[in-house]
Amino acid sequence: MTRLSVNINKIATLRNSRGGDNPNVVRTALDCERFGAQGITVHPRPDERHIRYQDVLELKEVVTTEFNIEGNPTEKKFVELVLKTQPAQVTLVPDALGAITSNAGWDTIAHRDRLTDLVQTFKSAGIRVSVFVDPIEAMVEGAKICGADRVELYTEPYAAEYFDNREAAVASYVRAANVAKEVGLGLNAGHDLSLDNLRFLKQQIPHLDEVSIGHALICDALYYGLENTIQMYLRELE
Ligand SMILES: CC(=O)[C@@H](O)[C@H](O)COP(=O)(O)O
Ligand SMILES: NCC(=O)COP(=O)(O)O
Repeated sequence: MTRLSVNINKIATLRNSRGGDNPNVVRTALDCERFGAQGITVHPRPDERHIRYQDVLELKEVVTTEFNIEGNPTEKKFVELVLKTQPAQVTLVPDALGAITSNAGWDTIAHRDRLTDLVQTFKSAGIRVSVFVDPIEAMVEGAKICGADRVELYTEPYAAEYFDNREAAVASYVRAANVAKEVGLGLNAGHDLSLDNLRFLKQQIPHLDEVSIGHALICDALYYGLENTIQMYLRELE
């Protein structure tokens, strides 16, 4: 079974655009769960341009499905937030300051010592650790050496190439996913997944544990409504 975790960053972006509390991120998270989402993902960034650190603490009080916090662990504030919140899963992402969104996975070989320390810090607090990587076999193996429980494959390049040649687009992901399975890592995927490209990814990598989807899903909800949209994404994962 592949779980759908809805990333609600974009709900916070909309809320922040007017400075009030509409839409309310806690209510949206609860609605996503009610409509069938099996997890809630947030990705707080140091500038708090969408999800705020306070949102994360409030969400933890109410989310009953898997709570996944993504972010850059080189920020001390992020590490403190995750340890305080105690989510089911933390996903370590090497976000560059000033980037519009995440744009690369970790070099798990070059950053082995730092990642090993961080993984240990979170795991000893009982938090599952996933490491965001590009679909490169050595990076998956490197995540295993760092002690990670899972990897999350960065799917933006897959999504970008999907319409030109979906077989070529998915090939490196299938190889990386097979390595994850061989070395005993759980497998997540995310970034720019959509109703267009999700089913094919799932068909090619049936042992995917989880996908986290935000941008496209929230855009689709404008047209189809949140409840319908979540059902549509769940059907792609059957
Ligand atoms: C790690 C990842 O791919 C997502 O968390 C994505 O970066 C969403 O973050 P933004 O909503 O800030 O674009
Ligand atoms: N980890 C990926 C994620 O949470 C959502 O990414 P996107 O669907 O907003 O591109």
